[in-house]
Parts: sequence; structure tokens; C-alpha cells
Amino acid sequence: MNESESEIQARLLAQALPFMQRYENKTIVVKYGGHAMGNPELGKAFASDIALLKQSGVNPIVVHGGGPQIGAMLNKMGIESKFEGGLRVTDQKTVEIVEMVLAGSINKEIVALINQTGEWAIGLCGKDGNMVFAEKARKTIKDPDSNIERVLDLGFVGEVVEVDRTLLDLLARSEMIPVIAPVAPGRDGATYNINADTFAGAIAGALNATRLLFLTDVPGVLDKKGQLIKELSVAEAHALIADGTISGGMIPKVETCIDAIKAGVQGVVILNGKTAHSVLLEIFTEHGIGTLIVP
Ligand SMILES: Nc1ncnc2c1ncn2[C@@H]1O[C@H](COP(=O)(O)OP(=O)(O)O)[C@@H](O)[C@H]1O
Ligand SMILES: CC(=O)N[C@@H](CCC(=O)OP(=O)(O)O)C(=O)O
Repeated sequence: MNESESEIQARLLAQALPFMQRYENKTIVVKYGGHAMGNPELGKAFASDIALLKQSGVNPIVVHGGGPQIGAMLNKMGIESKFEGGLRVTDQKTVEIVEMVLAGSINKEIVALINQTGEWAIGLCGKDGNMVFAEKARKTIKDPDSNIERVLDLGFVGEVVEVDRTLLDLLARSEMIPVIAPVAPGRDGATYNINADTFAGAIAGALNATRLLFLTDVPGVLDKKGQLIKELSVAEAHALIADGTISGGMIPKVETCIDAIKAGVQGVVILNGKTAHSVLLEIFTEHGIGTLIVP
């Protein structure tokens, strides 16, 4: 007998119960990347997933990116955008635009989407409540021809050096869902632009999150044949980077996953943010939909 639509809905809800119980009062950090944004229907589905997590007793924290949106604004303002080692070279003018786009328009757009579901979101960046402190990123890059290491000067690109949990612990006990932009101050008074993956990893690590989800534009980590790898240990992830299976933007993402696990996050998942309701499919179903990286 074919199930009716309401029977399917009832079955799915019943199946979600053990997962709702598993994650009750647990912290789940969700990194919402700029590439996963842009489609209004997907944005609404994302917001309703986050709202449902909160309603189920989970403590969801959204950290968002906005790389393509910053690029578009810089373009509009006639400012050239350059990347080195996957990070945006950020001069004084650029960091002002980065803060305006990340902590301004994108942050408020996500807050508004969640608020429209009837839940309460609050938009923040690392500056709010002394939450995150950064310092100038020290990156080096190897010249592929000479193999000589060169120090990169990325300007106001930062690395997280300190996370203060006070505000996030307070919000976890409230109705509020934090939505955080990856901008943070330095002890030197400067404003730093931080890669959103790295920022999300630092927040999840400081909170010993149960899960850290990275919403990107591929189903997860793919093997040499392009098939989804359902689960990876830290050692296997290192091996896939070393043999070139993992390349490009996936390298810093997987490295961030490994760092987050070392910092105390129980499991990190890379999944497709372009699949509607990807967060619910990952958290509230038996096998999830992305690649789970575990210790
Ligand atoms: N083994 C792999 N599995 C999946 N994606 C990979 C792999 N190796 C390289 N990639 C690339 O990494 C990209 C995701 O990284 P990135 O573009 O930086 O994500 P985001 O902008 O969402 O943070 C994918 O679109 C894909 O092109
Ligand atoms: C230093 C650095 O590169 N910062 C990023 C911050 C935004 C980001 O990381 O957004 P996605 O997750 O959408 O890529 C940038 O300026 O683009």
C-alpha cells in the first residue's frame, strides 16, 4: 500500500525522535558558506532547519561566510580582490568592506530569515561581548619551482587566538540563536578578516561542540572516482590530502575539521548546503548525508 503524504510525514517525525533526544542540550555549530547562499528557497529551508533544531532543545550556533558577496561588493566599489593560499589579501579599505558585508548585510539577512520562522536570532561578530580575539595571520607558502618558503603578508587577515564563551553560554540558556560573522578585533585595536571555516572551527572547539557542520557546494569529501566518502578518520583524511585526492578549497576545510576534532569537537561533517533541508537530513536521520570526520 502506498503511504499518503501525511503518513510519510508522521513516519519521518517518529524516526527523528531518537536523534532529537541524542542532541538535546548539545551544541551544534553550523558553518553556512557564501556559496551555499543566494537561492531564496534554500535560504528559507536553512532557516527553518536551524529553528527546528532550537525548538528540539538543541543549541544551534550559526557561523556564516560570504566570500562571493564580498567579492561582488569590492567589484562594485572598483577595489581589486586578490587571494593568496585561499585567503583574501585584505588592506584597510578591504577590511572595511568585509566588515560591512559580513557583519552587516549578510548577517542581518540570515537573522531575518530565522526570525521569520518565529524563532529569535541575534546577529553578532567576534567583537560583540568580547567573544573572539584575533591576531595577524602568519602564513607561509612554498614556491612550487624553487621549494623556497615565503612569508605571506595578507594585511588584516586574522587568526583566532582567544574565544570567550561568556556570551555564547548566556545565549545557550536563552531563546536566542546566535548568528556570527567571522570578523574579530585584535588586542592591537585593528579589525581582522578571518576565514569563516577557521572561525567556525575555533568557536566549535572552544564550546566542545557535539557537531560542527560545514555547508558547502559538494556532497562531502569525494574519492578519486567522485563518490561520496561517508566517514573518514583523521589519519585517513591526512592520507587523502597527501595523495592529492583532496585538493583546492577542500584542503583548508578538511584541515580545519582535523584541528576542530583535536580541540575537542566530537564529530565534523562536510555536506552539501545546496540540498534543501541538508541540516535536518544530516542531524535527524540515521546515516546523514555528508562526510563525517571522527577522531
Ligand atoms: N576530494 C574532494 N572532495 C570534494 N571536493 C573537493 C575535493 N577536492 C577538491 N574539492 C573542491 O573543494 C571545493 C569546496 O571548497 P570551497 O570552494 O573552498 O568551499 P566553500 O566556498 O563552500 O567554503 C569543492 O567545490 C571542490 O571543487
Ligand atoms: C581571510 C578570508 O579569506 N576571509 C573570507 C571571509 C569570508 C568567508 O570565508 O566566506 P566563505 O565561507 O563564503 O568562503 C573572505 O574575505 O572571503
